[in-house]
Amino acid sequence: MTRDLTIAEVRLTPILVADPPLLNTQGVHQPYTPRLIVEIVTADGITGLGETYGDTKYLELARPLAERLTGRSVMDVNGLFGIDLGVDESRVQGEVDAGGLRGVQSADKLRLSVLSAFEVACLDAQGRALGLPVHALLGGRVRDAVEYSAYLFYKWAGHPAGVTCEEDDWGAALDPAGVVAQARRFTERHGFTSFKLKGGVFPPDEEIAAVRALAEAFPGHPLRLDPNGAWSVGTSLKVAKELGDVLEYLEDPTLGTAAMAEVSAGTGVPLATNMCVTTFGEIKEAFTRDAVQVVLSDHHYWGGLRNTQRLAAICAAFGVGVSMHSNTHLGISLAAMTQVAATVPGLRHACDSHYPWQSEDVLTERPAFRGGRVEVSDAPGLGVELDRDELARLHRRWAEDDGALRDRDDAAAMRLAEPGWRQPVMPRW
Ligand SMILES: O=C([O-])C(=O)C[C@H](O)[C@@H](O)C(=O)[O-]
Ligand SMILES: [Mg+2]
Repeated sequence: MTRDLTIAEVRLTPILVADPPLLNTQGVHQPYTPRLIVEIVTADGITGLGETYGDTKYLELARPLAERLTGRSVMDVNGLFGIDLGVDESRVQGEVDAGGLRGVQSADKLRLSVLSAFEVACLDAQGRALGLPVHALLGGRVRDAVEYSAYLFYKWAGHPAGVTCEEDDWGAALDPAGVVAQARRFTERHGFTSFKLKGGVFPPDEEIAAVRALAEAFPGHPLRLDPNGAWSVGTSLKVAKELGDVLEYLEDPTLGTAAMAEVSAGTGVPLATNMCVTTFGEIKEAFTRDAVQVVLSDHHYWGGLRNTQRLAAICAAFGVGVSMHSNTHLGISLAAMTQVAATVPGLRHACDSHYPWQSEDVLTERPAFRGGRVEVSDAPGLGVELDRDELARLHRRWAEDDGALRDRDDAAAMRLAEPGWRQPVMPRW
């Protein structure tokens, strides 16, 4: 049967999804975080799904792009990446992503962060049309399931009093005992066996104690600590020395390739990053200086699933490990992450995913973690279906918001609890 894979319609739906009060070095998560759901509909009625950041700067680029796609083919993914979105470099000059959690902002990274959702939607549509899973379109899977790590956060029991939010049942985690209790809940609920603690929240000694407590509670399990660049080189080396016997890797202890290279030269603990290598242009210097031993890819800002494979191939050529970064995302992205991770040979570190923190989704069925793994679906496309009622409900929340939550701002969310809070000057410790 021949199919008409011409794009007939592109639907963009910005939504706000509930997020618990997770702490990081910049502040705390807002009670609701913006995401953008992309639907690409072909002439013969197939719909492909994609998901990316929903903040205004992404929406402003996604909207005109969506209008330009009608009449093109979902097969023309290379052509998609040739479209000039007209991102003005001066608009992003000197900016950092998500208040400093995902490295530098650049015009190209902004462009790729939008295109990635459209690429995923095209691949999903292709797969549905051909009756093939996305991983088959990417060359086929080399594993049946993808391992994820439990993403532990220091956390308040609830958002500040008076703030509209959804309740969560994770409780508070503000000291080593709380972190261990949270890790136990992750294993009970999802079977995770490797653990990452988001650090940079409390002075390093307190975070060292939390990782030590995890090591005692889960002897021999892979552990990671990620302060998002909050430490000086000296502090990073001190932490590496104190935790060297239990860490799988230390993630972005300090900011910038030069400082990471200095830390790397002074410790045997592998360094991972989703901050100093976030674009292809940053690879050469970091690898030449041996600044990082593991790159955490993220298909959202690296520009999709095919770019993720390219990054993995470059890392392999340089003997650098690869794994995956995550921030707040829904099941469409988890399915996309799982499909591409299934195709990457030599993936030796469990991938990050925030998904267990998300109580809401726009899918009829949530992808499940079993034994800390997500099974690789062989269903056509991404193997997920949209729940239109939920999509409409979460969009209504976005439409009714006065604008306060439409752009993620962890420092602003923190000021609701601590009015004097300012984005910390780095290094914080
Ligand atoms: O470095 C990381 O792993 C992240 O930036 C992940 C997330 O952005 C996380 O820190 C968050 O959302 O608070
Ligand atoms: Mg990180």
